[in-house]
Amino acid sequence: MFQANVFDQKVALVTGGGSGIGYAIAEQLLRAGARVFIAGRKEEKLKKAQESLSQLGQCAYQVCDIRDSEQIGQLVAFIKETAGRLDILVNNAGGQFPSLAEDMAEKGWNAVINNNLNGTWYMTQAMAKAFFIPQKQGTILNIIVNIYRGVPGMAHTGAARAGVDNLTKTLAVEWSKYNIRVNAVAPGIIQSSGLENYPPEMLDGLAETIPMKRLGTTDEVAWLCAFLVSPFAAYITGETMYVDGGQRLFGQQFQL
Ligand SMILES: CCCCCCCCCCC/C=C/C(=O)SCCNC(=O)CCNC(=O)[C@H](O)C(C)(C)COP(=O)(O)OP(=O)(O)OC[C@H]1O[C@@H](n2cnc3c(N)ncnc32)[C@H](O)[C@@H]1OP(=O)(O)O
Ligand SMILES: NC(=O)C1=CN([C@@H]2O[C@H](COP(=O)(O)OP(=O)(O)OC[C@H]3O[C@@H](n4cnc5c(N)ncnc54)[C@H](OP(=O)(O)O)[C@@H]3O)[C@@H](O)[C@H]2O)C=CC1
Repeated sequence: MFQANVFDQKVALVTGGGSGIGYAIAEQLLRAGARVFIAGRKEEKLKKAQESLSQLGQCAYQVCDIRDSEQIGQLVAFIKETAGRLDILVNNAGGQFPSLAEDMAEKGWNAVINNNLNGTWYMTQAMAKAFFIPQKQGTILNIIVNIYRGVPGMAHTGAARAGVDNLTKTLAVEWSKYNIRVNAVAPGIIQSSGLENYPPEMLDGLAETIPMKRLGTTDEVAWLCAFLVSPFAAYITGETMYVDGGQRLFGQQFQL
């Protein structure tokens, strides 16, 4: 998408970069010259991704659960030792499970809030304090979901992602003095490994609820992400951009 050297000398971290959308984002950043770290919980997945991404440039992985401050500290140390700096953080790791609100157990609610809101915050604060604030430079991109009309069928993730959406605006203001930009991307329904977590019958007919009558691709999300963390978006901060084929504006995804 971009000229090959847009991210030359830039170091990026993509959480959840071992699969799906995160992998596609890592790929775009590498293609445009960045050095990329990927992180996730499952080593086997990360190792396989790193092996193929390394064909495009410098890529390393580290096992890190974004909910675990100690593991985040180890990730900070690893990036410091091997690259010495960080310029771009993409908070892509996340997920949830479908459930009607009345059926959600406390443990399940907390698991989703912890993964998507708390984990994103722990990672953001750690990377900002270790790198972006002292460097007086950095860009943060949060991947959320389409929360435009609420998220019926997944109230926990709607609440967590709305928290991240608002955090994006707050940090964009607070950290502008450090020359840190903070934005978010809200994907609609994207044909990715993530959808394997949903029963196929739940996905049946979803394309019809989207004006463009198809699901998005991981590349279509990654192109927007690469733009937002690039110098071409230098004056954009505190923004949430939807990449959803118009889904947020149209159609009935949830049967009452
Ligand atoms: C009803 C209509 C819905 C409409 C659906 C539209 C479908 C398309 C929309 C697509 C938009 C978004 C897509 C994506 O985001 S794709 C990415 C998806 N990827 C993932 O979700 C993977 C990551 N997910 C997880 O890691 C887990 O889901 C979780 C966030 C919960 C973290 O799990 P953790 O390891 O912390 O926790 P546990 O597995 O131990 O579970 C803790 C408790 O959570 C409850 N739980 C977990 N899974 C389920 C489930 N499938 N169903 C119900 N409850 C669940 C449960 O209380 C667990 O405790 P117990 O095991 O003790 O019972
Ligand atoms: N696909 C879709 O339709 C949509 C996806 N999204 C969001 O986009 C992001 C990427 O999803 P997608 O690529 O589709 O799905 P995937 O399930 O392939 O990606 C999720 C990634 O997050 C990582 N991850 C999850 N929890 C943690 C954790 N606690 N710590 C570290 N890593 C974690 C997983 O790695 P590991 O298993 O190794 O931990 C995995 O690589 C997610 O936040 C998802 O909710 C939003 C809207 C729509």
